[in-house]
Amino acid sequence: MQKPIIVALDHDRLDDALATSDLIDPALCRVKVGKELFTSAGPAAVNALHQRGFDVFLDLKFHDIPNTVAKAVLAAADLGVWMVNVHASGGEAMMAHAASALAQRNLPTKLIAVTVLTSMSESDLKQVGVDSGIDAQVLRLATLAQRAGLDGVVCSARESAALREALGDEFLKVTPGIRPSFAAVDDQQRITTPAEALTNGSTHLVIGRPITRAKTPREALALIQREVEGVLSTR
Ligand SMILES: O=c1ccn([C@@H]2O[C@H](COP(=O)(O)O)[C@@H](O)[C@H]2O)c(=O)[nH]1
Repeated sequence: MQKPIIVALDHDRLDDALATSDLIDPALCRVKVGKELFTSAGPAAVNALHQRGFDVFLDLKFHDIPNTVAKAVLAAADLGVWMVNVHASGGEAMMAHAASALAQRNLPTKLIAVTVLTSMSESDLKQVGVDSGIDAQVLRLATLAQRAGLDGVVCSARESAALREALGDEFLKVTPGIRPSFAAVDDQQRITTPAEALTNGSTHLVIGRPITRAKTPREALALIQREVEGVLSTR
């Protein structure tokens, strides 16, 4: 597996995002542009990161009717992004429509679906009417996403082993909620360390504040890379 680390460039100014990106080697890591940066800087953020040689995960978590989501996914793919996502709770028809829109135009952009946000606990999920528990809900939504023809899901690394068992190694498990031992938990609920995530079968680790809010982001990234390489070298 190559380049499992995706650095979340969660900044509201393009200058700050590019300053963080200057600490990252595009040969070793990918980057994520989310709602904060895309709302403030738009496609210019994606273009600037492409010019610097990065694969970009555009994390806008589309959730709407099938036609609207498919068109938004196509617009993202036309920006040349490596990966884009939707919310699996939008349903199988919505996900399948988006996947087939990409396939019809032979676009290489990977399409994945968010299962249950890593900031949610069992009781948060109950509050929104899901009583089956996180593990069952993640598996249910990931199974739907695979049936709809998506490349993988966003889940917490606590669920990666069960998804690997049920849906295979090739189905992507893109996992935020990664907290190295030196980092604060913040608003995340279902966390693991980078090493635990890889051991559980995560294919990609999304990491933001442990790097962007670190006193020395370069050192934080280097520590994470060392931890990741420690696991990968045993494979
Ligand atoms: O379930 C999800 C889906 C997306 N995210 C995004 O990942 C990063 C995590 O950032 P940290 O600073 O490392 O917590 C952030 O951009 C979220 O929007 C997620 O955390 N959980």
